[in-house]
Amino acid sequence: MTTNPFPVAIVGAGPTGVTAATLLGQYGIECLLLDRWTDVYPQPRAVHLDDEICRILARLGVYEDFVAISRPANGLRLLDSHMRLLAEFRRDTACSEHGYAKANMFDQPDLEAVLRSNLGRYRSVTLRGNSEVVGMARNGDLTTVVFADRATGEQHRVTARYVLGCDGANSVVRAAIGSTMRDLKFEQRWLVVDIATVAELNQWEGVHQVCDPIRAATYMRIGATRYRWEFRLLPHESAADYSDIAALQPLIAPWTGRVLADQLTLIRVAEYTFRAQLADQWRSDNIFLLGDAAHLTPPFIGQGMGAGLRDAMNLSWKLAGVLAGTLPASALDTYETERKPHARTMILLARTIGTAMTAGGRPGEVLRRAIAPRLRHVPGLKSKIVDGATPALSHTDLVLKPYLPLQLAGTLCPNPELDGRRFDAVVRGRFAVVTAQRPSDAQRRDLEQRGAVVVTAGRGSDLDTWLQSRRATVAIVRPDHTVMWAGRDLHTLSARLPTFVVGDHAPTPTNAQGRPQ
Ligand SMILES: O=C(O)CCc1cccc(O)c1
Repeated sequence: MTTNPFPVAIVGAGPTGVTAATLLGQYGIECLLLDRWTDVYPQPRAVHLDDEICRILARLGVYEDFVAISRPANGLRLLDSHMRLLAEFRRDTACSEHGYAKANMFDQPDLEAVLRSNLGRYRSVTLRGNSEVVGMARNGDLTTVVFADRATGEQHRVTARYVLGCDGANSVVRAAIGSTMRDLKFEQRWLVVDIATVAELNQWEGVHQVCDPIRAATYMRIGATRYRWEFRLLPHESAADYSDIAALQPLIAPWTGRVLADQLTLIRVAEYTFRAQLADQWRSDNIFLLGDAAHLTPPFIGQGMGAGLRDAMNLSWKLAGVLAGTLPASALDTYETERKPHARTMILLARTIGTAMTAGGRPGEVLRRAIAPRLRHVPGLKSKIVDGATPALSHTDLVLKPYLPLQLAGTLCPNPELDGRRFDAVVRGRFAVVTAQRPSDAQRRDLEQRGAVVVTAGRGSDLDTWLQSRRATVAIVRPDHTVMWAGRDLHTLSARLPTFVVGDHAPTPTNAQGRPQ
């Protein structure tokens, strides 16, 4: 290791840490990524990412690889204990306003392998496996990170200006900054089962949630020959009771039907305690928490891994801008203010679905039958469950919301095709000025000198329709695709646009799909 101090040290090379490292690498920021294992963690875990997260994968340059290992899904069905349909929430499997299928199923180790292999393209990122962080100390503006080489036992020290704790639910970084997890009051023991088979199960191709106060269950196809089930465990049960296909047969039979047991291969069976938790503090000085270190969600809406990638996307451009001296240090204050309420909303939504699936005993069944078909009219559930969209970010210095209802600031800009390339591939990690007004040459020059890409929203185009939907004609879109401000004139826009020029290190050019060329 030659660089000391590193601008950024990242603890944990799971999906969140690798995403942060890749995004920083695209801006040419040097970072050290430490992980306690040498390879990707082989156990299957997350299985779902939405279309908003596909935009992040495209930005990383791995979307085509993701397509090869994933499978679009039709959405979410709620079933009763007799497998009768209570409610169905369909997802667009072709192309949403973000440019991708709305629900995508996959096996986490496959995705992590893709992310790791892509990371090798960024020379400013050093990945050091077998390195377990054992301590951290503040040292003026720097942080000293102490880690042990797990092969030799030898201890090493590195210093870094910023440290990102992406080290999961049992985060050492979280403990080091004195942050604690706040319980959002959901805890259930579930059995998680992964099975491979070449036999066709002929089920609806989406997520099946069985609402049953005794034996709630989830089923989904996650690959050509891979299936995931989750079953709530009874108080006296453990994973040891379900260690082979024969023992699992009574649970999986509603989906496997006539498929013979010897056609099913058990990949793993494990017990998980599903929890809802949020760290009380996501930052201390120049140390930040991301991913499961900052939040834990029950999996009922498939938003666990995506939350970590959203954290990485939110923080990395701000960090790159501050390190390059083009953004004020206060930009970093917006990370927790923006991400924490968003993460909380998604966790509470997952908790609501989990509770709806399991609560109320047998009388609850009657209630569910009455309520489920009307769920789409419950305001809190509408966005993610019905429309498949996530909430707007809160007001900060980088999300400027006037006191008006229905506004674009804080929401994601759509990602339409512009002359054969997607919006994100044109903008490539910079600020965008989306305008239905024609800027003068001098205005355009000024905006571009400040690092922005000017995108014209031609009359009747997707971007024009989007602006008009909130009575706007111009918008500032941040490098993480979030609208910073939207309004009606370019002069006001210009006064609000931050200068964002990160060295010569603009993200790698990408093709139409957002893949680096
Ligand atoms: O909202 C959707 O379309 C899928 C939600 C989902 C994904 C993965 C697991 C799960 O329990 C729900």
